[in-house]
Amino acid sequence: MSARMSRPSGSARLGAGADLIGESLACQRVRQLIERMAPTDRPLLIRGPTGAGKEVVARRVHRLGIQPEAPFVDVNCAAIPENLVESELFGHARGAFTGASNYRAGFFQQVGPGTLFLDEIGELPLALQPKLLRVLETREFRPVGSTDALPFHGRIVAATHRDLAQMVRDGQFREDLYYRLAVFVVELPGLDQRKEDIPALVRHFAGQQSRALSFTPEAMQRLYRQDWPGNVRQLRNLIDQLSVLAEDSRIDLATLAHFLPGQPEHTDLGDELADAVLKLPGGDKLELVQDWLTDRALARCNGNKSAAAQLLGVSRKTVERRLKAREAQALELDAQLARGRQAVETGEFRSAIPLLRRASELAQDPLNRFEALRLLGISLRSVNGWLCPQAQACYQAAFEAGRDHADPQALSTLQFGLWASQLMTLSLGQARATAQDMLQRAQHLPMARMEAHVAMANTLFWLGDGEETLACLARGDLLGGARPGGADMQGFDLSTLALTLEGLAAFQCGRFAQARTAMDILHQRASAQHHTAFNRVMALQGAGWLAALFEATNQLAELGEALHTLAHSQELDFYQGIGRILAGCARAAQGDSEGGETDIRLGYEQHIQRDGGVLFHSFQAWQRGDILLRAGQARQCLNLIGQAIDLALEHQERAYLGELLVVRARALWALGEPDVAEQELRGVISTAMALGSTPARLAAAHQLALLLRERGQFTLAQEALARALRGVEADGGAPVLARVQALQQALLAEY
Ligand SMILES: Nc1ncnc2c1ncn2[C@@H]1O[C@H](COP(=O)(O)OP(=O)(O)OP(=O)(O)O)[C@@H](O)[C@H]1O
Repeated sequence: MSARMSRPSGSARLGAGADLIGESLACQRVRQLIERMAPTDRPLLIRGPTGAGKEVVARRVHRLGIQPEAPFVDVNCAAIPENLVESELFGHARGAFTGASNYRAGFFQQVGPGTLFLDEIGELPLALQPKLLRVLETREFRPVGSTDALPFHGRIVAATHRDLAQMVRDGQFREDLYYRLAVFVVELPGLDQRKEDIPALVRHFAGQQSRALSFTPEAMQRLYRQDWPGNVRQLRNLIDQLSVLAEDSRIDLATLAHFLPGQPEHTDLGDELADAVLKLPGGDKLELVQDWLTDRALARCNGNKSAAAQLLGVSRKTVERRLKAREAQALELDAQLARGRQAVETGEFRSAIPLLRRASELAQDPLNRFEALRLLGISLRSVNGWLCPQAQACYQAAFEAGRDHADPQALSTLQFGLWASQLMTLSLGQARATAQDMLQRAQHLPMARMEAHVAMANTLFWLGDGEETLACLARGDLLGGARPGGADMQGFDLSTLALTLEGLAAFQCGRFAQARTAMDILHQRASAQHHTAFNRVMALQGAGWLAALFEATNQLAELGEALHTLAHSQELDFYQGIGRILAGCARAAQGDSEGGETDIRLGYEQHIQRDGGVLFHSFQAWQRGDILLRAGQARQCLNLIGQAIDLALEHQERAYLGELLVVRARALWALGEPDVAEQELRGVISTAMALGSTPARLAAAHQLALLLRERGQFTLAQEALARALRGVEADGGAPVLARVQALQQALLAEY
């Protein structure tokens, strides 16, 4: 059998359940996403290596879903012969093909309102993929040989261990189906990336055995060090074996050694030592080990060189030579570091680089290494730009070196730099992990706390979680523009950035009045004379983004120009780009579509995209797509938006995903595909609801109502608008809301 069907047997099994064992950050995130997604009917894609627990996740989604009592049907797409897949999935009519003597219900029918788990979705034959896409779009399917379409009431959860995005690029998986499936993705890393889950998993599996097993601390540590290519399944199999075959129920190292693959434990010591040394930061590991051994031997012999030499098995002369060489190295390190530091202070970054590079090679102790690498990172960044990979590597290495030793505020500031570059490349998973780490470290440091909350709120905004963005700002006491000038470790007033995020997130959540207040305060800050140039830049960009969302064209034109000019005079390339993008939006709104579109494109391509930056790509694509569409260039618009959606999904960036999807649907309509556009818009409405994005929901409903009106379906159009307005603040002056309200009035008058 290629599919299994199961129903939960009783209410005790239906609750939140502790089935997804593990407290690693990765597991916590998965659980959070599941809790959010489960009560919707949106499809979900689970990615992870074999045995990592994809099915466990799917079952949990089902259990926390709308219909936990309904069947859970588990279909392994790789296990069904290609010629049977269609009839297995959709069923077949009597006489549909030779041997089909009776009607047979397929999995899509059997599942009813339950969950259809399509495991190994990457193996679904290409020819069948459009049919699955159709079910997702229309929620209907047709059994083989039948003319009647049947409704699909269930929810699809797909899983794969393959890189579907790459398969799309290789033409092995359909792009449109990928888009449909990849809006919500659960990433489940292999066990080697979350070894902290091992003790809990071991206890869980051990507790399920007929004979209770326990593990000595050494045995548990051994499991921790083991590689697990078969992931959780391999760990589970091991515990099953131990329960049946081990003589003693208390498992120690010796027992374990018989059951673990690889080398026996006693030869591991040398390897382990070597592995530990090789993992250490720093240049010359051989030197490092010699120093350690020499110091340790001297310490054990109270500084007696002859005795230490004996302990080391070398001559006294060798020990003396070693000590001398070290002294010389220490002197050279001091000199290089001092010269490097001076060069940085006087802005001679190019000449600082070779000095600091040498210093970082020489430095063995963590604090000197931290300092040398930090200064080297600053120099490289100053010469080559923020996203220069070498500068990033230096910051990362400096952070590793200083992790337990350096001044916590200096570390936090360094981490903020790392986080900023992760954000600019939309490496949102990494950015969130960095922000999380910053939050944990910053508990008792007011400035670092502020940095950490701003970093986390900013990351959450781009992940598309407006509510959480606001909650995070509230936890950091950062709402309403609080604490102006409170922290400027980054060279600017962080409260301005916090206020910008508040405005943008409030707008996404439909709290338009709150967003407008944020815009007004930012506007005041942008015109205040006492601010430094960089603080004014930050305030101008914040007010500008919000003016763009509120479509306040005159204000936007002024802010965009002012930002462009100021950033240019300060050589702040990135913000110069933002100024040009904002000014371009205003220019297009004032009637110059072509000039506006060009400004936005060049602002993004020439200033933001340098060194791989992609932040704001979705915003600029949304605006340009809209302009192209208005100018009658629907085909170009569709291409542009397609690429942007691709990039957004690849990065899990959802801040303006709903807006992009609406523009795509409009383009399809303009290209003479109203039916597809209608389906897309309905899909966008539920996606926007799941994302909590009010403007996208309103914009999609507005377009849908226009489309239905064109077909004379007035009642349906009115219903769509009424549904979209449910629970939305009535005022606040958002144009997207005003358009929906105006159309509602017009429909009332017409019908
Ligand atoms: N987090 C977890 N908590 C408890 N059990 C788990 C967890 N993850 C995996 N397991 C167990 O490990 C085994 C493998 O899990 P599962 O079948 O879900 O993996 P999978 O990723 O779907 O694998 P494959 O890709 O090979 O189908 C199962 O016995 C499952 O119960």
